Amino acid sequence: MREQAVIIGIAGGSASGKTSIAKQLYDYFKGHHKVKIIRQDDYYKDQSHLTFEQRVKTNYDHPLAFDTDLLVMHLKKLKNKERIEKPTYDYTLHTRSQVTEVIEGRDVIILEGIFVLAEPTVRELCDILVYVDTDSDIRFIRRLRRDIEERGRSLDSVCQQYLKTVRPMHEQFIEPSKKYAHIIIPEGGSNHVAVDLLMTKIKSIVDE
Ligand SMILES: Nc1ncnc2c1ncn2[C@@H]1O[C@H](COP(=O)(O)OP(=O)(O)O)[C@@H](O)[C@H]1O
Ligand SMILES: Nc1ccn([C@@H]2O[C@H](COP(=O)(O)O)[C@@H](O)[C@H]2O)c(=O)n1
Repeated sequence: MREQAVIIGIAGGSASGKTSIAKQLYDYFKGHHKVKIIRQDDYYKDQSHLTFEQRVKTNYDHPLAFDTDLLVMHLKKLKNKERIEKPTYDYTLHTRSQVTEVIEGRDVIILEGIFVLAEPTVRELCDILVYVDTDSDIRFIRRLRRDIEERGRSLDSVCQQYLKTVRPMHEQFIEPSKKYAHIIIPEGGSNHVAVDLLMTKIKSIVDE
């Protein structure tokens, strides 16, 4: 039995396909009960003390929007296979949900989020670093559809947010973090060869 968990960090721009890749890996291994996905987005700072109008104005693509201290504390525990009580996030309300999720120690933790490679304290805790590299026009189209269908947004709000914060922050923080990746996956979840390679690596860890 492994003493420490292996943490696989999956970064990349918004709507690049991080969640899709993480889910494919999780689905493949879910029978083992040894793998768990952690979303960095669940560690956005709690904003319940602000009004909805104030929350909308937050720059969600800046490192300061996240409670990275809490994420690092939880990752250290997960590394030692200790249980954590993870916050969960509500994109429609722009704040933490009331519910938390208890996560027991696992052999493999898949951590996905835009700042996983850009945040040094998070990056250093990951054993395998992956960057999902999808063109920005494709990411924008995917995000537009997803945010309207799943995150309660309007066409105008998605476009405004993209131009005001998502695109400039991507250029300032996310894209430059690609240099820290061990593996770069073009096009995300539809890159079956890359996903298969990651599965093989995880399988070798789970079967140890
Ligand atoms: N290869 C793909 N082709 C078409 N749509 C995709 C593809 N990969 C992801 N999507 C869709 O794009 C949106 C963003 O993908 P997701 O995996 O959640 O990205 P991320 O986690 O990087 O934000 C989702 O609605 C998802 O269903
Ligand atoms: N209240 C929020 C919180 C986050 N976002 C956006 O989510 C993006 C990160 O999630 P992905 O699944 O797309 O990687 C990030 O770009 C934030 O702009 C938001 O819109 N509202």
